[in-house]
Amino acid sequence: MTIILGSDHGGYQIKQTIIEWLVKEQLEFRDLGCFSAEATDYSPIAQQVAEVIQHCPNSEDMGILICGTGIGMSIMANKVPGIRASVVHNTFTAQATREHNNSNILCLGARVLPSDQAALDIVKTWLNTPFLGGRHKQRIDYITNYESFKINKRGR
Ligand SMILES: O=C(CO)[C@H](O)[C@H](O)[C@H](O)COP(=O)(O)O
Repeated sequence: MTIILGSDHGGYQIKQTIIEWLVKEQLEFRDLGCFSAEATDYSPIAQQVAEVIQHCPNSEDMGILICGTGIGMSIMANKVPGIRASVVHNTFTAQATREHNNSNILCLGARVLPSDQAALDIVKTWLNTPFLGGRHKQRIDYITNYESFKINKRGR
């Protein structure tokens, strides 16, 4: 598994903290920017990270996107078919979105989280929680079928 990272200026500092932790843990990652705290748009960065996750072999890579709220990043990333990007503010929702939604991109809000440590706790929980499958799979399959036009707008 490779962790694909992206942020805008609002999330730059937390991205650097996450990178320091990934290096310490010897986890494989790619940083797609931004590369300074200078103002930059979140949308192309979210698109690039989401497209890498979309095309990764065996769907095994995971993305982490950080902006001021996590919301802009998630809106863009979720436009890319196959992406289930989740804005997460605590470890409970980090665990739930892996177990229930098989989330493949974690979106964090640097202006929402109380500390860098809170962000790290969320990242660790999210990376270490497996998808439960079962009843949750049929719900995700519905979304995947919608994306690929296998069902119409009324879900038939
Ligand atoms: O997209 C966002 C909100 O949904 C992010 O929080 C951005 O980081 C934010 O909009 C950037 O705002 P700024 O005033 O340009 O720093």
